[in-house]
Amino acid sequence: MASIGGSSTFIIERKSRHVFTSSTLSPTKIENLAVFSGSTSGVTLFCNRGQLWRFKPVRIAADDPEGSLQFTIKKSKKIAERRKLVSSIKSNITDLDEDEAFHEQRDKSLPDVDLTSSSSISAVEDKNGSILSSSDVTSTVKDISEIRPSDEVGDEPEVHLSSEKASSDLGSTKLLKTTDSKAFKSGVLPSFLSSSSDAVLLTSIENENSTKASLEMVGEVHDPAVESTKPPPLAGANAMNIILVAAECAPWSKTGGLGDVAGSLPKALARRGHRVMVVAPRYAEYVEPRDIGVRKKYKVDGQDMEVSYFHAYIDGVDFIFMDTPMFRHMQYNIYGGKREDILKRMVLFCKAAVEVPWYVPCGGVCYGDGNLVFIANDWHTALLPVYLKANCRDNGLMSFTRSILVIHNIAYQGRGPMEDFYSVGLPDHYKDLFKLYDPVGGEHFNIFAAGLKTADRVVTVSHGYAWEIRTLEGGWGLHGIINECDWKLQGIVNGIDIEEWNPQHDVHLKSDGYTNYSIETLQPGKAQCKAALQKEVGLPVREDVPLIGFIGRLDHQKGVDIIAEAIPWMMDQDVQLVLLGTGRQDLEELLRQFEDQHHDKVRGWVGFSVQTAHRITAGADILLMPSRFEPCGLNQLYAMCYGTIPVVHAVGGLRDTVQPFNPFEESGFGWTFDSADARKLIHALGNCLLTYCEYKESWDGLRRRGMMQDLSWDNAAQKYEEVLVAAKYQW
Ligand SMILES: Nc1ncnc2c1ncn2[C@@H]1O[C@H](COP(=O)(O)OP(=O)(O)O[C@H]2O[C@H](CO)[C@@H](O)[C@H](O)[C@H]2O)[C@@H](O)[C@H]1O
Repeated sequence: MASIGGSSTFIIERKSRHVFTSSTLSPTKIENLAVFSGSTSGVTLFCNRGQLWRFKPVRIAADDPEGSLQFTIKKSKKIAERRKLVSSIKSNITDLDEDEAFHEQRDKSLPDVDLTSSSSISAVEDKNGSILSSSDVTSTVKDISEIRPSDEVGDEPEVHLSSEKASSDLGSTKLLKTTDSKAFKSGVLPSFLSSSSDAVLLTSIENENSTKASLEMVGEVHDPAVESTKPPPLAGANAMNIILVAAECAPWSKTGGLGDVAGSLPKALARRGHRVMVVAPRYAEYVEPRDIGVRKKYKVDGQDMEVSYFHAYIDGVDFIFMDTPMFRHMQYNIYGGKREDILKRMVLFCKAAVEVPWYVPCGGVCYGDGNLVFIANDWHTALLPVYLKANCRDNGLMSFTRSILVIHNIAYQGRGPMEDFYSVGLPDHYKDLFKLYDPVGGEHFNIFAAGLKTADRVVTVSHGYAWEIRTLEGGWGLHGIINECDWKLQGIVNGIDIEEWNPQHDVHLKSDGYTNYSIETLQPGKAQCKAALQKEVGLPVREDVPLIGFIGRLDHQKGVDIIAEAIPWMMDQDVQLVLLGTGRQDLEELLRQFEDQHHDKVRGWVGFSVQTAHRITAGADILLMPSRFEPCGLNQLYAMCYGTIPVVHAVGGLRDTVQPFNPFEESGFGWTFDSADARKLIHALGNCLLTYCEYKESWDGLRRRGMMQDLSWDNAAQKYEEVLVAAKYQW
C-alpha cells in the first residue's frame, strides 16, 4: 500500500470525475480507501469499491492552493477529453465484429490514451498485448437434479433425512446468455501481496463481458451524454465489495431455496452499485465459467488440498466457482456422504473462500480486503466468519473486512462430536466457541453456534423467523446463542428473481401448450396453463375443477404428512392435486401412494425438476404449504406472482408474506391456518375452495392483488445494504 508523506502532492482520480488532492484526503482516509495497489509507469492504481483509482504524484507545490486548483481544472478538462476518447473506443469495440478491425482500431487509439484509459484498455489485452476477441454464445445449462443429503452433519433427529436419492430432472433446460471467452492464462498475486511495486497489475482478461465489467469498474464506459442524466448508484457512498459464499447457487446447483437466494440476491446488490461476487463450489463442468488459472493449496485434516477457480461475469456479478476433487460429481448429492466428508468439504471451501479477494482476479482486478464484506449462508459456510477472525483478523490482516451470517434454516447446524474440532484446523482457544450443550445432543461440536457468535451481523430470512429462532421451540438448541446475539440479528424477507419467476417471460411456459401471461391476460393465460398441466400429468382437462399444487423438499419441515392426513377429506371434494418433491424415502413413497390410490385426482411427481416447479406454479389455482416451520418460503412468493393462491400454515416467513383474505374488505392474498394440523388445513382449504367456486370476483381480486405486489429482491437488497453498512462501521 502506498504511503503518503513528504512534500509531494498526489492526485487521486476516480471515474475521471472526481479529482482530489492529497490535501483533501487524510492519510488514514486513504489507507482505508486503497485496498489494492499496483504500479505501472510510476502511477499507482488502487481498487476500491469496485472502482479503479489512479494515484499519481505530480509536480506542483503542496502549499500552492491556487496552482493546485488550476492544475485540477486543467486535469478535469483533459479527463473529459479522455473519457470521450474511451467512449468512442468502447463503441468501436461493440461495433466491430472482426478481430482484425478490432486490432486496427486499438492500434490507432491506444497511443493517445494515458493510463486511466489504458488501464481499461489493458483489460482487453492478453499477456502478449494482443486484444482478445469474443463472441456471444447462448449456452444451455441443464437443470440440476439433486436432493438434500441423508446425512447432514449432526442434524436434529427430526430433520435428519434417512435416505434420499437423486432423481433426474425431466429434460428441462435453462438458457443463459453468456460470452464465450479465452481463459485467463494465469492468476497473479495482487501486488499488495507481492514484493515488487512494479508488479504487473492487469494480466489477461477473459472476455468481452469481463472487459465491460473492467471498463465499468474504472468508470470509463460511460457515454458522457448518458452520464449526465444517469443517476448515481443507489448505494451511493455505501457502495462496497461484497462476497456472498454459499454451498449452492442456482442455476448451477440447487437443492432448495438457498440456491435461489445465492443466485439472485447478489444481482440485486450489484444493481445498487456494489461490486459483488458469489463464491460457490464447482460440482460439475458448468458451461459459462472459465478457468482463471489461479491455484492455491490449503490444509484440510493434515492433507494439502489444491483448489482452482472458474469465473463467469453475469448480470453484473462475478461468479467464482471453486474447483477441487472433493466437490467434483457432487451435484446430485451436495450435502451427502459421511459426516466427516461433508465437514472436510466445508472446511476447505470456507478456508479458501476467505482468501478469494486476495488471489482471485475478477475482470483483472482482485477485490482486495478493504471495504469488503462477506455474506455467509447457513451452517455450511458458518466457518467463514471464524476463519476470517482466526486466520486473518487475529494476525492483523483483513482488519476492515466484515462478515454477515444468514440463517436460512437453523434446523441444520453442522453438529458432531467435539473431536470434530480437530478437523477444522483452528487454534485450541477456539474450541469453546464450538461447544454447545443441549438436551438432544448433549455436549457437542456445533458449527452454526461458532459462526453466529463470530459473525459481525446475523440476518435471517423473515421477521417471523427472527422471532421464532429466539424461542426454545424455534431455535433448535441455538436459541440461547441467538438471544445473546439479539443486538446483531435482523430479519429480512427474501425477494424473488423476477426474471426467472415471471409468468410474462417464463421460459418454461413457452412450449407443450403452456403460455406466458400477465395480469392483463390472466384469465385466458392461466386457464391455458392449467389445461396444459392437466394434460402433461395426465389428469382430466377441466377448467372448473380447482387444481391444488404442492412443491417442496420432502421432509418433516414441509408437512407433506399433514397433507396425507387431509387426503381423505380432499378426495371427497371435486379437486385435483399435483405434488412435486423429493427427499425422505418414506415421504416419496407417500406421494406415489396418493397417486396410486386416487389416480383420477392426484399426481405425485417424485423428482427434482425446475421446469415442473414453474409449470405447477403457473397451472395450479392453489398452492398448499403446510410447513411446520418456514424461515421464509419462496414458493408462496412465486405462487402469488403467478396468480396462484397460497394456503399456508401461518409460521415464519409464510405469516409475514401471506396476508389472510378478508372478504369484507376484499383484501389479502390467501388463506392461513394457525397450527400444523390437518383439521386446520382442511378448514382453511375449505374456505378457499368455497371462494373459488362461489365468489369468482373475490377470487379474481385475490389473484390480481398477489400479482401486483413488488416481490423483487430490490427492497430486500436495500435492507441488506443497511446491515452491511452497520457491520462496516462496527468495531
Ligand atoms: N422437487 C423439486 N423440484 C424443483 N424445484 C424444487 C423442488 N423442491 C423444491 N424446489 C424449489 O426449491 C426452492 C425451495 O424454496 P424454499 O424457500 O421452500 O426452500 P428451502 O426450504 O429449501 O429453503 C430454506 O431457505 C429458503 C431461502 O432463504 C427459505 O425461503 C426457506 O424457508 C428455508 O427453509 C423453490 O425454488 C422450489 O421451487
